Amino acid sequence: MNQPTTPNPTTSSSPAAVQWIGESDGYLQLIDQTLLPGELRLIKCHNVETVWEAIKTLRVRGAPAIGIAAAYGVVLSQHGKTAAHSTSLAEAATSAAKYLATSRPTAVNLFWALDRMDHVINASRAGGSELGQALLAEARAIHEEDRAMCHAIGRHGAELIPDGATLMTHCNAGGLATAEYGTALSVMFTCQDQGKSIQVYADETRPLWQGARLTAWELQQRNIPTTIICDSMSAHVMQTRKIDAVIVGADRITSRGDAANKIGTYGLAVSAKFHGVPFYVAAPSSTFDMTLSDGAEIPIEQRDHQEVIAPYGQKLAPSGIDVYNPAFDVTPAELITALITERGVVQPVTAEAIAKHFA
Ligand SMILES: CSC[C@H]1O[C@H](OP(=O)(O)O)[C@H](O)[C@@H]1O
Repeated sequence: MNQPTTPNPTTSSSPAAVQWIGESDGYLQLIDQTLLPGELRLIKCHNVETVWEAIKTLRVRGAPAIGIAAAYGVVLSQHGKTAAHSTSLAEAATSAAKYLATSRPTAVNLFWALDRMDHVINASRAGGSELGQALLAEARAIHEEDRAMCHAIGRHGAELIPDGATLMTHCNAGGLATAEYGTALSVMFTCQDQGKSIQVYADETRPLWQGARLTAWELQQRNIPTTIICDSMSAHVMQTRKIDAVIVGADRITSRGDAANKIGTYGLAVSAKFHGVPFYVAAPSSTFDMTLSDGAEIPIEQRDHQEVIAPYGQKLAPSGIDVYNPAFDVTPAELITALITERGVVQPVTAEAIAKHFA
């Protein structure tokens, strides 16, 4: 199933993190991000279970990319079934959507995408078009909409960044986390496209090192000067060096502007506030959960203890010790200078400003 390809990941042009191959009888191709940057391996998903496992283990990760992959996962539920049993086709698709919804709890994009697939399923029950083709069309629409939103976020965000800026970021909100270009990194790539020179401090982002492994890789591919720092160094860097802005992604943003993002983001926002550094959160509208106001209501994924005390099998701690491994934390709107979406910039970050932004 998996034919490893091992081009040098720092020189080859990276394929898309998520890509559908073929038509409704096709398959989902993913970059296995757990192997980057050392190996660029493509995995082929021919069933829903493989997609669920890829999301759970972060082979595919990043709020928008998770939603896109899950949408294609629902398409795979139709494989091997005939239209003769249309009820079972719809039931298979509904069951797949419910199963994929159990993969990870925090990124609202997953549930937003699956809700869109549910609407297609329900329309087919009312005698809509051939379900498999309709599901693939909706998944492709979700995919292409995200591509466009990422580029729009880049354009709006780049207006906030001066030529010669030094930026800091956390985790990976790049092309690997989205359809293309990313959210936080789209701002950086767009600055470069516009001829602005920037340099970036990238938090390594423990415990899974999305910053050191993925953000550094994406920025290096674009020849953007990048310095990896330990998460514990970010406050010191802001204290001793000129940081013009912090830009991060998000996994779920509430109606008042509280933002869930990779663990460590909240501390970065507190440091930025103390040091007077603008703190920007870049995210598409699919990352907003308008059903929630208080960020404390956002479900935070708790992950395996081994990720912290035995990364890649390297035992770092005594056996039997307690471990706490929340994958995300919540930054209150008061610490966010502005939100950057495909529609523009929200500043200040208030419930009223967000409501007006999306009206
Ligand atoms: C553009 S969304 C990226 C967002 O998702 C990451 O989480 P994970 O790597 O666990 O999927 C992280 O919170 C990024 O900011």
